[in-house]
Amino acid sequence: MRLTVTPENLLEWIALKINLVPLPLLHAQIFPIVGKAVLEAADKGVFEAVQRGKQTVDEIATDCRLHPKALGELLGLLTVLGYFRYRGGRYTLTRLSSRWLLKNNDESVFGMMLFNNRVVWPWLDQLGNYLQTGEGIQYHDHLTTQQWAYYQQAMLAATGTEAKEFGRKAPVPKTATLMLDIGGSHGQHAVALCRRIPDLQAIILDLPQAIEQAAPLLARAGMGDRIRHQVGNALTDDFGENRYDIVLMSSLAHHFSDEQNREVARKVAKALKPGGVYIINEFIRPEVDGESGGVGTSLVGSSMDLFYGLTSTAGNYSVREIQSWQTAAGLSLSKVKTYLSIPGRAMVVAKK
Ligand SMILES: C[S@@+](CC[C@H](N)C(=O)[O-])C[C@H]1O[C@@H](n2cnc3c(N)ncnc32)[C@H](O)[C@@H]1O
Repeated sequence: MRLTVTPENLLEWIALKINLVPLPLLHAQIFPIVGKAVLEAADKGVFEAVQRGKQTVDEIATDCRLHPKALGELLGLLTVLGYFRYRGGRYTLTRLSSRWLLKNNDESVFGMMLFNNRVVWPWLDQLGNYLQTGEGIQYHDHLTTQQWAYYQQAMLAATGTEAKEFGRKAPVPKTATLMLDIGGSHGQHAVALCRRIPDLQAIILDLPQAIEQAAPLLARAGMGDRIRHQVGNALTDDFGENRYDIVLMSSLAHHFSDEQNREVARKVAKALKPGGVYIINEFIRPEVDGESGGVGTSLVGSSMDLFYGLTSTAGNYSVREIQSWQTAAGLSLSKVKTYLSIPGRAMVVAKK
């Protein structure tokens, strides 16, 4: 998937075609304000206010305690972006905003908006330093308790759509009884599989600060003791021997170096039962030669690569790199399953 510039008339089409439009201004001047506008609108409760029936600029401004002129500018931009419909001085939500940005919708990414606005945005200032030093932020070492809460809520929000597709598509043994989810946080991938496989139970391994915040999020799924958290560290813990039918590591490989991922794969191979599967669920970095293992040379994969580099020093990996950890651990390669709802992301599966 790519972001493209769509001309609105023939003259604009020609101007774009002959490279008359300074596109870098679009990327560097327009995109940042677009991103920040969406984040602030969610954070300031603008979408919720409109849903509660506040529809004029003045009503919304009073409800959200914002300046009417500034809010008018924000609403103007968000209307162009398709988040609001404007008619007769009144704003209403569109399908886009009501599905994805209201706090209490199943699939809402609202939690991600708060984390990105309150925690991640200031990190972007450090990109220049990262480019010079190659040293990422390593945020897991520095988050405050409040930031851990935003982080875990964001991970839950980011998984709303993915977990459903994961639950349907993950190629796992039908008779599986025990799953380990490494860095599993809110546990929604395990919840989806447990709903599909009646005898499956799951252990969600994560850092203590994460579990403190994620435990109430998992509890909401009502899975009782079929899914339980276990405090641990994937880099230092042993996962045992011949225990699990399924081991999942979702969105954690990008925080680890190649060497660390090899070591995790080795421990996972030991911990799997024969016939068990190891699923590495990740944004995929397209290879420089364009080879992407069928996942597509996505804007998402390459921008997340830079983002994870900045935030964790490591970054995304290609399908080929991920599979090399699995084969080096003695596992045999199985499927690469992509997502319809999340471009640039895949489950890279290997079997014992
Ligand atoms: C980006 S989140 C992904 C959460 C979830 N697996 C998902 O796909 O939505 C990474 C998770 O890994 C956890 N984590 C980071 N380092 C870890 C480590 N060394 N051992 C275990 N968990 C770790 C974090 O606390 C966080 O919950």
